Amino acid sequence: MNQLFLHCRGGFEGECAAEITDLAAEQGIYGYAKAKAHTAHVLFVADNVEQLIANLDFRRLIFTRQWFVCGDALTALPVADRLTPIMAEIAQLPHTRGLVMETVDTNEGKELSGLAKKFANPLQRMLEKRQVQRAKSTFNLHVLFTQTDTAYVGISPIANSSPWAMGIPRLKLPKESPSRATLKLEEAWHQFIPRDEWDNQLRGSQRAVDLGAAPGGWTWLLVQRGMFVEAVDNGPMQPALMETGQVTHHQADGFQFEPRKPVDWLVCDIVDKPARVAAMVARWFTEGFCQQAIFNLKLPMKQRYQEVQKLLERLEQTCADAGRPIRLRARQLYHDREEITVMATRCDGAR
Ligand SMILES: C[S@@+](CC[C@H](N)C(=O)[O-])C[C@H]1O[C@@H](n2cnc3c(N)ncnc32)[C@H](O)[C@@H]1O
Repeated sequence: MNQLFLHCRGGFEGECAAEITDLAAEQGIYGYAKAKAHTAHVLFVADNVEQLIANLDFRRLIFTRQWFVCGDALTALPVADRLTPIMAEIAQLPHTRGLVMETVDTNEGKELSGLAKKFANPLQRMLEKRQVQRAKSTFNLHVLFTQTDTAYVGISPIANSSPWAMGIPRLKLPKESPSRATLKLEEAWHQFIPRDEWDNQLRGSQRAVDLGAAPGGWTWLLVQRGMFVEAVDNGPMQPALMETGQVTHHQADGFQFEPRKPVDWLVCDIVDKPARVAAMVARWFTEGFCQQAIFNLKLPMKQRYQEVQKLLERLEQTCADAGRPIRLRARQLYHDREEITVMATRCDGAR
């Protein structure tokens, strides 16, 4: 296997390619990326991609949603029997645990998802028959169709990849939620906070400030966790949400707002210049206003990858220089369009 298959948002193949090329070089792995615009994936070709996927922490990738190592695509698969050549390829791979059926996140990919679903059952039965799966294996098997007769077959380390096919968590919008934006914060939690830490990190009795809160999708989710929220926005909040008694609405400018007492969480969904949002978040940490934050950074039109790097480095440095170091995680979520979502956590643990 000599290539890494990386899923990304369509239109962000350049960023995904630049990022993996940089991070691989950091590990002393020099390869090249094959990226075609609006294909929602990138192939990174290098001799030692297996070493790369084992050693590069998946959580460091911002523009990659999911990855696996593979060989060249299997092409001209016979429509009447795709299984035989795919099983021949699988026979060359180490034993795996789960089967992940994928397509790419494009309109063409959506059309292929029916085929991928239909193919999953016979493939699973054949995997069982050939006894190539092991409950203790640390790898998942990926089979990804890019066309009806073309597929990539590969593996990902379970502990160092996304737990979701194509890196997309399947979330359902609760009907009580005031806005679809709820899904974005929920996805951020899934991406950044291990599920078994939710009860500790997202617990009732915590206090949060939500900047740019209206109509209240994010505030609603925080309230669902039992938190008390100060919602800052000149726009109106959903009345039912206000009736919970857990929300205080401040009609004020989010960039000027300061909490009276430090809070556990700052969340911010204001669409503004990314440098302005990052500077505001830096102030919240250097002033000790919050323990953790989740916020969006709108991506500029050009040099998106470089700009993101610069902003995140500056934010980290500003906090470190002030003696209030933070740890950052950033990702372009499935629910993000021209933006990324960032989680910042104080490292000193002090209040
Ligand atoms: C994308 S919407 C937020 C949606 C919200 N997170 C939700 O879940 O329903 C952005 C919001 O930011 C607000 N906004 C824009 N600039 C702001 C500012 N300077 N201070 C406070 N709110 C601001 C807008 O009024 C708008 O309601």
